[in-house]
Amino acid sequence: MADGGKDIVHVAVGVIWRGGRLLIARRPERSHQGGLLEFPGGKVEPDESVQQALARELLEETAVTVMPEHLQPLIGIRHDYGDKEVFLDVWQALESAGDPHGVEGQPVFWLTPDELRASDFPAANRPIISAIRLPRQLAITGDVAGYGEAIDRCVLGVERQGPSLVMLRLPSLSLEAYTEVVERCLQRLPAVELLVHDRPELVGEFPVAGVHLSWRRAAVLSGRPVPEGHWFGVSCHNRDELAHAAAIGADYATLGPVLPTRSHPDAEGMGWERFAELANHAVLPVYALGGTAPELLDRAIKSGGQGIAGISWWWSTQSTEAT
Ligand SMILES: Nc1nc2c([nH]c(=O)n2[C@@H]2O[C@H](COP(=O)(O)OP(=O)(O)OP(=O)(O)O)[C@@H](O)[C@H]2O)c(=O)[nH]1
Repeated sequence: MADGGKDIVHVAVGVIWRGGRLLIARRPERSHQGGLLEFPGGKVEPDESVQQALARELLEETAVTVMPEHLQPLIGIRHDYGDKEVFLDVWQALESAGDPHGVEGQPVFWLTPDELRASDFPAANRPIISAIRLPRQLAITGDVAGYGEAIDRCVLGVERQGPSLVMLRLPSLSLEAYTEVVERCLQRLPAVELLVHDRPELVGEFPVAGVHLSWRRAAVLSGRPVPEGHWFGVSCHNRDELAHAAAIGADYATLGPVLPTRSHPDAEGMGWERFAELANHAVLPVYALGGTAPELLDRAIKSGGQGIAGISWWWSTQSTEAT
């Protein structure tokens, strides 16, 4: 995730978890973006890795100790403030030690992900907050013969694989059948965040978590189709599409195909190297799509992705009663 651009300040940023809360500090009034909240961190010195820099900054600023080898990449964000261009290299720690306090006198406290408000942080932090709240796996529904099968398979897939975010992508269903699936899945899967696909108007009608748009639908937009507080995702395939998705306020994108898929075994994927290049330049969380599976989650994360999106690993092919 490191960046070598000569005018860009490389900043190591830490998302430190304890008991479902995150360590937050308030930036000193007279510093850059002063008075706003931040995830603790600071500049990477020329002779250190980003993990070493983060461990050093956390100790210097908050008296918290993290082991560099326990850090996991979360997201990398380039942002131009006009007076300063930064590359925020964000890593998370599930384990840390020490009793945090503001060594430099700054207030330090813990907040849950739901308590983070983008407007309290510098502008570059918005996608970091999305990356914190979004899960590592985005489950997408596969082909179905009817709405009954869609409901059964969703319930079964959630029971077996436990995804917490599910995209109801069912282009073969009529609007009536589709809304039946939405209603029934909301009832039967209360702990799952559901995304409707290509039907943003349903977000106002049902308590779903948000909408995911195909590239075709997103391409013609100039802003978000749903209010903040609902997820808005876009299917992307290249750098320009990722840039457009970010520009219209998307919270995340899928990017693919990374590898050949079951449905298109002959179509070549872009491969992990290209995925990493594009994901690391994007300014929003990016899921790897196409040929992915839970065994590849680590690979996706190490490549700068939010995680994996896909069908085959959760969409069960067994024991469903099609209607
Ligand atoms: N640590 C931290 N910096 C952030 C965040 N978001 C964000 O835009 N930044 C920006 O990244 C840069 C980090 O610089 P810093 O001032 O914390 O680093 P440092 O401790 O090495 O700075 P100094 O040597 O200027 O005192 C600042 O321009 C700051 O505005 C964030 O969440 N955490």
